[in-house]
Formats: sequence, C-alpha cells, structure tokens
Amino acid sequence: MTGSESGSSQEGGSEGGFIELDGVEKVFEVRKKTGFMKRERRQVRAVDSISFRVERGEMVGYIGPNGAGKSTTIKMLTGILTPSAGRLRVAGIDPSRERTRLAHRIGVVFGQRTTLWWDLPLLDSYRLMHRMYRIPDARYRENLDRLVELLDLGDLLDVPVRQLSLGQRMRGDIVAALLHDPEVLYLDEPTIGLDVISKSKVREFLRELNTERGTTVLLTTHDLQDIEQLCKRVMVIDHGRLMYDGPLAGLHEVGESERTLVVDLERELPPIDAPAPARVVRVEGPRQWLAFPAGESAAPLVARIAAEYPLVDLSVREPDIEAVIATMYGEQAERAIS
Ligand SMILES: Nc1ncnc2c1ncn2[C@@H]1O[C@H](COP(=O)(O)OP(=O)(O)OP(=O)(O)O)[C@@H](O)[C@H]1O
Repeated sequence: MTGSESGSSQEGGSEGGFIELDGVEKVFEVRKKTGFMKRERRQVRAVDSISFRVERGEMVGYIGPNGAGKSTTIKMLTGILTPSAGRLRVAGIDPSRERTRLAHRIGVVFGQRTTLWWDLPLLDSYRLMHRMYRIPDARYRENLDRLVELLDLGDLLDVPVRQLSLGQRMRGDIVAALLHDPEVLYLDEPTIGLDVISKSKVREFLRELNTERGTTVLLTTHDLQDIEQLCKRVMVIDHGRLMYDGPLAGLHEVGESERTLVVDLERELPPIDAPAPARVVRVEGPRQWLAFPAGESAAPLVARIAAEYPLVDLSVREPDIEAVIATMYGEQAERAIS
C-alpha cells in the first residue's frame, strides 16, 4: 500500500455518516485510435455526482449493470482512485490522501481477483498479512482461529491457493480481509461463480459478522438473493448515477419487475390459464414459465396451479437485476423525453 501517513484528519467519523459521499465524480480520460496516426481523446464519466451516507453497522447493497461505476466507487472508497470532484470520507478519513491509515480500518474482497499469494499455502498468505498490517500477535492468532473455524478452512491452511476451489478461495480471501479487524468491509461480487452451498456459507458468515461484530458492509453483487438475504438497504447505480436508495421491496415497485414461476407438469399441456397479471411467457415440453409481479406473493398462483394441473415440481426465480434496472432506466429516459 502507498500513501501518506501524515496530514491526519481530525474528524472521527462518528458524526454524520460513517461513509460519506457528496457529489463525488470520477472522469477517466481515454484515448481511442480513430485512424492510422489519429487518436481521439474522450472522457468517460464513470461516477457522476454521487452522494450518499452509510451509517456505522449498516449492511448495504450497491448494485447496477456492467460498467455502471460500482468498482470505480469502491476503488475511490479504498483510496486506489482519487475522485475528480466531490467530497468523500470513510471514518472521517479522506481515502486517497490517507490510504495507508485507512487500510488499517477497512477490508476489501474482490470476487474476481484474489489478494492471496497464488503459489503460497493459505496460512503463509495470512502470516504475510499479519506482518504487513502489524497485527498484534495475540489478536492475529485469535482472529485467525475464529475466522478459520467460522469459514470452515481448517483442513485447507496448508494448501496452495491455486489448488483451492473458487468457493474455498473466496472464503480464504474473506479471512484475509478480516484478520486486522476492519470496521468496514467492501465486497465486490463475493458470491460470483459459487455453488449454492458455498454461497449460503458466505452469506451466513457475513450476516453474523454484521450483527455480532457490527462491521459495516458495502456489497456489490449481481445476485439479488445476496441482497435479499443480507441487506435492508440497496443502492442502484447506472451510468455512474445513483438511481435508487431504499429498501429492496421498493426497488421492485420502482422497477415494476417480475418474478418467474417455473412449473413442471406431468405432461405437455396447452399454456396454463393463469389469473392476470400472471401469464405464461414460455413453454418447453412439460415445463412452463409464468411471469408475475415481484411485489406479489406467489402463494395464490401456486395454489391455483396445484389445484387445477397435474404438477410434478415448481420453483420461483427472482427477477434478474439487470432487467429490474433496465426497466427503471427505461422509465427514467421516458420521463426525460416527455
Ligand atoms: N481505468 C479506467 N480507464 C478508463 N475507463 C475506465 C477505467 N475504469 C473503469 N472505466 C470505465 O468506467 C465505467 C465504469 O466502470 P466500473 O468498472 O466502475 O463499472 P462496474 O459497475 O464495476 O461494472 P462491472 O459490474 O462490469 O464490474 C465503464 O464505462 C468502464 O469502462
């Protein structure tokens, strides 16, 4: 880590939000080849005047489609990137000015990349972090024992990181991010590519971390179930702008999103006669897909189908976050035009 230890902020972060952004922007200058010798300069506004506050101990989802500006925000919150404009504070610290000081108070997990040493056994990576963060010996040992037990990594400590499965590696990364007892944890796609069991282990652990230790968590994900199971509050970003900040249920209403009931019948049948607004959107042999509003319970629809059709199995699929946001964005664009 680089950065200056000097110029400490006098703010403690106890007043106002624990994480505070006021009109934060990040503009990248990109040079695009437009001809044999020609290059055009272009500006990409990755984060566009974002303001929000996160209180100490909150667990907040930060979601949006690809290229929305999520990673750029997290990089600014860790101090890796400096905002082009606006004011940003984490625990009263300006991240880009005091990155090293902040590093002792935050943990970061990037789902798509590991912070562990690829060729070293897990335990050696942890030993290096022990020294890097100058964690007192007793605290290191206590945290390591607790985290390894909670995340079920006891048998894997001597295994080189490259030999771990994705789920094991992710749990290994979470331990690494928490060894120094950070007050805030940023998670960028922590469940990406994980199987159902690993996902639920990671979610259960995060819930405990937040409720029992009061760690503030900011979570970016494409998996709405991560948010549903973990976060009371969700923020949606698209094209660098904050488009929604509130409870997940409200997001469904704003986005008028739909859930899907997947029905397996005993045999191929004509499309199910479902009560509006539910409707069949796809039929493949004995399997039928019915869309219904995400804000409504599936129970009456399930009961009716079970009573009237020869049913083998059914399951409910949550709305695709990209679709929810696409609807929201479409509505915004329409409002802007009209
Ligand atoms: N270093 C950079 N230089 C130029 N443009 C960048 C840079 N980093 C990000 N961008 C651009 O900024 C925008 C936001 O990118 P960002 O990675 O923050 O999105 P994201 O929401 O994290 O997306 P994803 O879900 O795909 O990771 C994109 O248009 C991206 O191409």
